[in-house]
Amino acid sequence: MVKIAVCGAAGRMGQRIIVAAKEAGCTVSGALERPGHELVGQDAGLIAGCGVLGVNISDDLNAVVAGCDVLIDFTTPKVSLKNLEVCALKKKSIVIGSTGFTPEERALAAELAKEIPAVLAPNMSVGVNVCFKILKDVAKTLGDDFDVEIVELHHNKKKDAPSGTAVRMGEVVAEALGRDYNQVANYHREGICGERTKEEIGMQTVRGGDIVGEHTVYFIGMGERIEISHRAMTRDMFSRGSVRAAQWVVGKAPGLYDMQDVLGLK
Ligand SMILES: NC(=O)C1=CN([C@@H]2O[C@H](COP(=O)(O)OP(=O)(O)OC[C@H]3O[C@@H](n4cnc5c(N)ncnc54)[C@H](OP(=O)(O)O)[C@@H]3O)[C@@H](O)[C@H]2O)C=CC1
Ligand SMILES: O=C(O)C1=N[C@H](C(=O)O)C[C@H](O)C1
Repeated sequence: MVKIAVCGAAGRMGQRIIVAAKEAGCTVSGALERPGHELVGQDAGLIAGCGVLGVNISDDLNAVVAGCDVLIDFTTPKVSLKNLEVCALKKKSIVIGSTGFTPEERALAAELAKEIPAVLAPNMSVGVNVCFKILKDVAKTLGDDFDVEIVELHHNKKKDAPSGTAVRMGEVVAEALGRDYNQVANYHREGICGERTKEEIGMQTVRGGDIVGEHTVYFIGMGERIEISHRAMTRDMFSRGSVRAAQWVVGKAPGLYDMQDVLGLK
């Protein structure tokens, strides 16, 4: 039975991952929070709302990693890179769901993952990963005649923007159209900003209340448009996806994988 440790265990995702790991019959071997967190020492299952687990939330990264087969980490890019470094040293697998990585940070993650099998994915739901696949086909089929705009909506506690999922959607579309996402993404329009260019991909962010996560990619032509939308109603398909990734990644060859690999969508 795979031994899973969870980093960010008291967070919105961390709590749901503990529940999902338990429901999947995995052993939760450890739960991590940052040093000084008020819930360090508390039972991770009680905090997650699934009853006593017998595993207390710890702030000892080295000890928790040593005791697991795979670390599931939903925190921030900086914390995830540190976790990846420690997992690489101890030859443990890792599943990272954190978003907001810079291109440089992603390159560093790929470098560290030469030592161990690692999954890094901005969205662990089956639905969004199927959307990535569909988007590639739609963009290729429509070509340059349709303007592409991406809108994402999330809760008011989200720290990064645009969402990792929206960025990946932009990258998928840009690649399918033979464009460089970093050159064509337009995050801001204000004032006399000029006409839209043919190449740009508009990226718009909405934040409010308790929205779990919604993404729409608009392909806008003359007299018609296609909208490809995904709406998350709960966090549970993200957490179940991360546990599925953890079960999949243990024993794989070293390297950086994504959810398309886990779900066999490549
Ligand atoms: N890939 C996917 O499918 C999904 C990805 N996400 C991403 O996951 C990340 C977390 O989201 P969410 O759960 O909502 O955020 P939360 O802020 O609710 O949870 C993050 C948790 O990590 C803790 N943390 C911070 N630093 C450390 C550290 N050094 N060691 C251990 N724990 C630490 C935080 O503590 P404190 O609050 O004290 O800082 C917090 O409890 C985000 O980047 C989000 O975008 C979210 C949903 C799905
Ligand atoms: O922070 C969140 O909540 C979410 N973040 C991910 C992202 O940035 O894409 C995935 C999901 O939409 C929820």
